[in-house]
Amino acid sequence: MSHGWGYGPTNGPDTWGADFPVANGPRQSPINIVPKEAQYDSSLKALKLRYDPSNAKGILNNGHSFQVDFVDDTDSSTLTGGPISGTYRLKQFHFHWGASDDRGSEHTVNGVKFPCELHLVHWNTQYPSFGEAASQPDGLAVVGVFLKIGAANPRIQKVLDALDSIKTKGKQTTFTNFDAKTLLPSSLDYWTYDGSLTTPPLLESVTWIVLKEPISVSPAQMAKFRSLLFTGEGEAPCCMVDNYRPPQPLKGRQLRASFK
Ligand SMILES: O=C(O)Cc1ccc(OCc2ccccc2)cc1
Ligand SMILES: [Zn+2]
Repeated sequence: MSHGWGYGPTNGPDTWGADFPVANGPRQSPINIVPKEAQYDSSLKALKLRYDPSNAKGILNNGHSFQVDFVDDTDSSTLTGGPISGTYRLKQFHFHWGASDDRGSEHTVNGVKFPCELHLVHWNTQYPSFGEAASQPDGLAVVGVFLKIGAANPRIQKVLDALDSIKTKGKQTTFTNFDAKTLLPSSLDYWTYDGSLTTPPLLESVTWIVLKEPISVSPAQMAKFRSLLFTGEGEAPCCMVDNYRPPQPLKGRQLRASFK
């Protein structure tokens, strides 16, 4: 029986290319961001994020991370502006984190890893659904936000308080009335480049928008992330930590900055 992909020694990122050859493609994510090599582009627009809290639907442990899912059958929670054209709908957000505070983010800055990284996943309404969009070169736009150790962040606490109900793979519970905009830092300055999903199927369909300013998270809050399990109920427990893909080759891609 072929084991599914994961982040362990036998099914981690270095093994994904066997089942997903695009893992070695020309526009893989994440990348190491070198600010000095980013090209400031004055034509880049400001990000416009309009999220309706009533679109929040549920929270799920998917065995790789946990995600908060949104109702996406109307244009009530959207991303517009920034490097994209048209309207992209918020589908879900999720995180990647480490076993300790010295690692966990997927993107790095000058080789520096953050303890955690938030991804807000949006799909291009030019296509009929998320699944369709995910296979198109301009199908998805993911806003990445770094979390750095500091004061406890009250804005992520509601999410963390729900984790006790989804400790094991496959567990989900309702999660309503949540404004994802409260997760964003005060500055929406960003870097942007063409990339991919950072988990299988690693589709090269993502316009990445990585915010320069991190948000804070406390050590106690990081411990909550680490209380989740990769494994299902009744299986030998394996802590959900180090669920990040390391940076991938830039392969000549341009990194642009919305700020000087
Ligand atoms: O990690 C990221 O942010 C990239 C990413 C974004 C969305 C995502 O959705 C899962 C998925 C997407 C397409 C097909 C099947 C599954 C999977 C990864
Ligand atoms: Zn992600």
